[in-house]
Amino acid sequence: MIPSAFEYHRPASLAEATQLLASSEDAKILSGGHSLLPMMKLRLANPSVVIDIGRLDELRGIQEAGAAIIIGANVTHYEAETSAVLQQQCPILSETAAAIGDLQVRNAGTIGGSVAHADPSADWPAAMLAVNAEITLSKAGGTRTVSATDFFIDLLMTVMEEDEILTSIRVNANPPRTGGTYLKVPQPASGFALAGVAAQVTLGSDHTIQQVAVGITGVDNKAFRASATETALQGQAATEAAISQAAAQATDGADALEDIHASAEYRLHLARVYTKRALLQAVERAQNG
Ligand SMILES: Cc1cc2nc3c(=O)[nH]c(=O)nc-3n(C[C@H](O)[C@H](O)[C@H](O)COP(=O)(O)OP(=O)(O)OC[C@H]3O[C@@H](n4cnc5c(N)ncnc54)[C@H](O)[C@@H]3O)c2cc1C
Repeated sequence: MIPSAFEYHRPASLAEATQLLASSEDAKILSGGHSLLPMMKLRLANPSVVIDIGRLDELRGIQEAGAAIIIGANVTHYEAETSAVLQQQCPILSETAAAIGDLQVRNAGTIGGSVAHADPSADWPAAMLAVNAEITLSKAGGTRTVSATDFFIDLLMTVMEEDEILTSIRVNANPPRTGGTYLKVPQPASGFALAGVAAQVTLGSDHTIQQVAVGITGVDNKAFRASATETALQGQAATEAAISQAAAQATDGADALEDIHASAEYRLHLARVYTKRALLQAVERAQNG
């Protein structure tokens, strides 16, 4: 199908983009276009103004900043997958990027576009939760930072206001004895997650779990943290028995999606099984980290 008619703008700077967004009615930001354009073609989105930020260099690049890493919104999935900084300092993010769609999707789609879009089956939101990412939003005359835990609200809904642009994502470099992994069961045609689990663990020298975060996607209307699992493991010895028991609580409180690809019950089951597998793998990596 062909999208409805729209005005197309390609601003030369972030400042120009935020000004345009503030002064336009019913505008949409375009970055990689791999979610927005299909939605426009299906007439599920009908913006009258499209603001293309995809070529803004100021939103590109992955920079180290002390113990943190700043990832520009326009970083493609492929750039994140192959980034030496992420592979060395926060490898769960490269691993998540590698799990997205196919090479064509990874070459065009961006981390900022995926996080802003908040598809309930997208991979990045789970990883953002597992690494406690901080998301920077800019608008004409202001910038704010929101933690990933507060960012995702509901199906395709975030705390972003209509006049805000996601500009960067800040994560911490892994401290010593930290390991993480992202595991998913993909829907075979699209690659989107039927269930995807990102787990990040930091161990103490006595093999207890000092920090743990688990993000789950594909199951509920939005990616969520497996809070009961995290609480059960905090300060505990990282044994298979403890992990197995805690993973059984991974979907507590989840309101599971049901569609032609998977029943709610199957999604919940996958999430619990993959939480256990992801935590075991994260602990193994933390031991060697
Ligand atoms: C065939 C196919 C398979 C796919 N498989 C997967 C998969 O396995 N896993 C997965 O996670 N995803 C998958 N995707 C989605 C893909 O990762 C998209 O690229 C991504 O979700 C959106 O990123 P984008 O840069 O293309 O955003 P766009 O399509 O340009 O924008 C998406 C939405 O976010 C808004 N937006 C974009 N950038 C910003 C910004 N910086 N600030 C504010 N708002 C913004 C837009 O207005 C729009 O509403 C697939 C897509 C396709 C077409």
